[in-house]
Amino acid sequence: MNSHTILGIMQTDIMESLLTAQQQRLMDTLLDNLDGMIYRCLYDDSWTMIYVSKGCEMLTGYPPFSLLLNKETSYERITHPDDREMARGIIAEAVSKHERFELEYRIIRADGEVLWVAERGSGVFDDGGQPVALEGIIQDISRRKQIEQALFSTEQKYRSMFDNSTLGMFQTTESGTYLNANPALAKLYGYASAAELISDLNNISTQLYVSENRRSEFTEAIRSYGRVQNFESEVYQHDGKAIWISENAHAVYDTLGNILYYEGTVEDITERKNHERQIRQLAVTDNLTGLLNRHAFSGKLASLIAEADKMQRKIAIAFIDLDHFKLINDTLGHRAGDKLLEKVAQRLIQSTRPTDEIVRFGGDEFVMLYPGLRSVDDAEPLLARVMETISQPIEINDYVFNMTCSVGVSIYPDHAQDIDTLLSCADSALYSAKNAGKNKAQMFSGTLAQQLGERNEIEYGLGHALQREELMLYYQPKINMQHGNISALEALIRWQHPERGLIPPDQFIPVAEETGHIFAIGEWVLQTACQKIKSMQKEWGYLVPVAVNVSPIQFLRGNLVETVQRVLRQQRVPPHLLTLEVTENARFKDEAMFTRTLEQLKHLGVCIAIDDFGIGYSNMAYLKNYPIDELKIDKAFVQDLEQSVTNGNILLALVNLGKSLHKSVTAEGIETEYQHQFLLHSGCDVGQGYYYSRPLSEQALAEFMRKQKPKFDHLQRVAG
Ligand SMILES: Nc1nc2c(ncn2[C@@H]2O[C@H](COP(=O)(O)OP(=O)(O)OP(=O)(O)O)[C@@H](O)[C@H]2O)c(=O)[nH]1
Repeated sequence: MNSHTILGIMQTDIMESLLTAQQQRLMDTLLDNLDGMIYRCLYDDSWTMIYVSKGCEMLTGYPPFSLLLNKETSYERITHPDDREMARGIIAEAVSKHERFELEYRIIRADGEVLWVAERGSGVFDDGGQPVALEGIIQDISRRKQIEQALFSTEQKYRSMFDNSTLGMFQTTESGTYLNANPALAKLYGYASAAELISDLNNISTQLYVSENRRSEFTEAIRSYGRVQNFESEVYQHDGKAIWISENAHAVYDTLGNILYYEGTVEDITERKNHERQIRQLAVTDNLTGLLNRHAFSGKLASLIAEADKMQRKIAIAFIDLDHFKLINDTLGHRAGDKLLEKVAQRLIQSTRPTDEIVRFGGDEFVMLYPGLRSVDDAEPLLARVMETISQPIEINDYVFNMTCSVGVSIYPDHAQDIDTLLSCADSALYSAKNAGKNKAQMFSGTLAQQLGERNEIEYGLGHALQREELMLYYQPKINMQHGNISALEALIRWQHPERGLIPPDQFIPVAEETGHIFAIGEWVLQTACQKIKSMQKEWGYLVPVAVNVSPIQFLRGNLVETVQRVLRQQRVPPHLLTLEVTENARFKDEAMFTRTLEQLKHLGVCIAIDDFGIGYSNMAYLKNYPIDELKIDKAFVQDLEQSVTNGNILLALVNLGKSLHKSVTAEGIETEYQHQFLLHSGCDVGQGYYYSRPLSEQALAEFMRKQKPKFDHLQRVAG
């Protein structure tokens, strides 16, 4: 039985008289054990109590008797002064309508404590319908009030944070409408107020996100992981302008685990995104020319490939490298070089179709991407145009340059399907164009690939050749033509390749020169040749001079002088027993460096021979000035001697020239008795060729020594 029922009973006067003593006791027990105070009071100014339950004391601090008939105090006085009017007003209104009343107010307990109470009750009316009394129950609600107060202040606190936050905050339904938004979010999305945002933005998926699927990605992520973090999206503001935002959000669930709503924060990251875009842009732009740089290459080609696949078209990848560009830098300086590169870039832009892409790959290298080709032949006019464009005179600092370029071309999808291979095919073709004399465009081909494959194999093998002891020296005697003695040996390098067999130097030395392996190989040759001098001295009792070939690259870039000095010292070989054979071509370009190096070598005491004399440099004036000991006439003049009178004349002239300059003259490639006799009678000092001996391996040389017991010139030379 609840208190309402009890009140109902109380309101019925008749019932009172009908109550048996037993029922009365039961009633008292119930009333006295109820939380709060059951009362009946007169409807007067003091709320004069005519009945109060025992709960009176607990609630007010006054025992029931002190309140009954206002003996010590009245309920009007117990009611908090500030709430009296309000309480009386609510009760009066309900009573006037014969309705139940319910109200909350404060009382002042006997000990002075202020207590919140809730009162429910109704009026008691006389037969004329006039209110004579009130009946009801008053209960302590201070605990509930405290909780409410705490909740309220918490709510206030969070509401304040929500309203004043500079971060946008929201609650949205799963389906994409706003339940709540704070002013910062409204501002961020360009609305005058949160209310306007909530009413206007009712389909987040289509109205907010720029990308069609972004909202479903958002909801999917929350469903999978319970939250999204730093979820970056491009969104439309109210006026249609796009901005970038970052969202952190999670789902709020009910007790059954159903999603109630999403809530989260939004940050405007447009500035950061713009910044990032600028940085990205800078990262793919070449500073000097404003063209795309090599970092942009793969991305560009990838998107052109996707397009080409759709349209069933081909792409030409043209790798362009200016010819002799270094000369501009070296002669006019880097600034002028830069200007030239800028002009070339402008020319390239002018010469391309809007669909073409130009990338400055680095230095003086550019890559053109020509999409939309129907056949490989379509590339030809484009390449011709680009070469023509570059070859137009370029004026810089009052100088006019006639630049040329070499171009290597690969075609997608004919030569390769992937970006790296396409590029390396174009690069290989470029390499071949350069090697073939520059100023040409070379299309990649299978044959080219094979040649390059072989070259790469050589390059790869060269990396290990020294450690694996695959290099060896052969020795070819040089014969003193007057006495027939051996005057020296020329050391000739060979490579015993594990799969390809014996490889002659012309097949791998150019690769070694390009790759820089030449420096290690060159030093090894020097070391081995000097060891040979020592071992021949030990085994045969002779000091035999040995000549080694020195690459022009060693001459121009290496520390040749230091190396030679070190090797001679290490091997304890007298310098005059070592001859360095330098090809005539080694004199190219850096004349001053060449002269300096020759002089330093000469200063060490080694002999210098000019190899392949007669076929290289046309101005022979240098012979006068350089510290050269020996001229080696190229075998081209010796080989056809029997048939060619001209060759004979040239040979005589070359020998005479050498003799008149007091150089030792050696003729190479002597193969016949006739050639030997001719040169002997022309006054040539030394002969070399198959007529005397082929180049000999270590073993063959030992055998040669054992069987032929040749004589040596050395004693004269040493003594002399
Ligand atoms: N001025 C200038 N020079 C550069 C720049 N980047 C690289 N280089 C130089 O460009 C030259 C390019 O080298 P190469 O292509 O081997 O020189 P090259 O003389 O054109 O040689 P070939 O291509 O064989 O004809 C090097 O000397 C680099 O130092 C640049 O931004 N400005």
